[in-house]
Amino acid sequence: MNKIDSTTLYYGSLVTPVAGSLESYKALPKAALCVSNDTGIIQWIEEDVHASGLQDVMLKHGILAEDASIVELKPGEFLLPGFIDTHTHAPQVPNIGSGQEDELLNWLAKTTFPTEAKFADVAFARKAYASAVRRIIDNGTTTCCYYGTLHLEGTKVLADIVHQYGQRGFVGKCNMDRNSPEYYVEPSAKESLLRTEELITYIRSLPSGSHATTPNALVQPVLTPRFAISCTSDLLTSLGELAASDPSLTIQTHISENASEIAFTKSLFPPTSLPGQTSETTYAGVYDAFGLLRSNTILAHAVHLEDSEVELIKERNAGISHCPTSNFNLRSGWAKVGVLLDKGIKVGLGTDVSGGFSPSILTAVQHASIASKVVALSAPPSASTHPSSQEQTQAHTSTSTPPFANRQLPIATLLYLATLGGAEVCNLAHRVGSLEVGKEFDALVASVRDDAGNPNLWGIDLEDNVKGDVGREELQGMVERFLFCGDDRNIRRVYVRGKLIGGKVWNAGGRV
Ligand SMILES: Nc1nc2[nH]cnc2c(=O)[nH]1
Ligand SMILES: [Zn+2]
Repeated sequence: MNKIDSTTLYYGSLVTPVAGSLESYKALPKAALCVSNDTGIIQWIEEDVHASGLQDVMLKHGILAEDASIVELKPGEFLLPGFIDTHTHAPQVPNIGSGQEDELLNWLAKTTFPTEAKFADVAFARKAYASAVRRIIDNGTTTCCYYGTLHLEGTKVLADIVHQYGQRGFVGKCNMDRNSPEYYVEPSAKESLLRTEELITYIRSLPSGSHATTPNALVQPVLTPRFAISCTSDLLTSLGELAASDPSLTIQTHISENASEIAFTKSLFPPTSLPGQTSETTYAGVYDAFGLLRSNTILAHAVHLEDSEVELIKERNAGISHCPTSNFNLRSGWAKVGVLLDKGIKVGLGTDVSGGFSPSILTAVQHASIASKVVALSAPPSASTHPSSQEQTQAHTSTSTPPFANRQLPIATLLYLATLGGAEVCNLAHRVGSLEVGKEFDALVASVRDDAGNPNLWGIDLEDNVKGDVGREELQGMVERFLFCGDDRNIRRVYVRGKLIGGKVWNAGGRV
């Protein structure tokens, strides 16, 4: 009989956020984690396993050595959940690093729209998307929320590539029927809707892949009204009707990114123009009036939210994609992530390429830390005079957790935002976002060493602690250096649902 490995066993250091705990994460220097090759689901995890006891642990779980492949992590390597990018624009990858002097609306007109228009050419789209998605995967992103362009065929190609490469993701075609250049605008709300419906049908008919026992599709469609400015009321009305007819359909859009954008939005949608709206318009109120603000809506930016919008977003249980690289780069401002977390609003990270100049969630982590330090530095001397902070203090009196408003984000919170927080925003936290029994194995093997095994992170190269066995604190030290100084050179393996789909090892044909 042919030998069929039914499980893969990973043995080494493991770090993972834990649901409900933003202040600490699990760091296990000697863990064994078992994944079913059939389903890609984590079967069991054992802590404190010494190499000499590995066989016994396997036997305890009824696994014979000959039925399992064993991936033993090397010194300096550790497992962590895959990164979740809750907001990026695949057709803007060719623009990374250009148009860096403009604010949002000028940057869209001068830099973004001309490039996106090129995706009318399907051959160009195929080439650009193949390179973009490969790069995003190799940076450790296992789930990605993609904006395509307004083109149906080009966006189908994007979905094909994400599907073919085995990444988990949401793919949407931009809806934009006004306030866009004549060379890059949809002819009518009706056309925009028809193309959107066609894309949804197309993505839902992509084959579900080799995991017949885990049939939920890795690639899903997402409704993508670009932002309120680019959509007529007719278009938002029909998108809202489509969303109402399909509660499972995820929605993504931009909100409250830039001061001029907000003013323009309010001028386009006076209260009298909004169904059921009597009070003064807010940006979130516009989406809500059209039925586009709900528990599977992903709102990118949320830099300048009014208090009433924060309440509305919480009420609707929509999620926020925090995109700090883009927010600094386009001079938009900085989101008050701590206030959102204190409210219990779902928050993840987004690269927002090419408003953001990096496709790596690690860069977003670094800038999320800096954004929170800017918030802390600009907080009033007595944070308790800040109304939302006062509220938060009350909200937190029942636990020992201090409020996040006005304080810099801890390392554990940054790791959370990059992984489990993103999964919550995408409503995927029951499947991915942390390394837990019963979840699908979307994971990375990160390393503080290069291909030749030499330490390659600042500081680590001077230390002597990544030779072999590491303790919990050393592991946490490696994680912090990785989050702040790491990049794609430190991403060895990228797994989605148990399958190796990228990273240094994958690119070397599994040989390194
Ligand atoms: N950052 C960003 N904001 C937007 N608002 C509308 N379109 C865009 C875009 O492409 N990038
Ligand atoms: Zn964006």
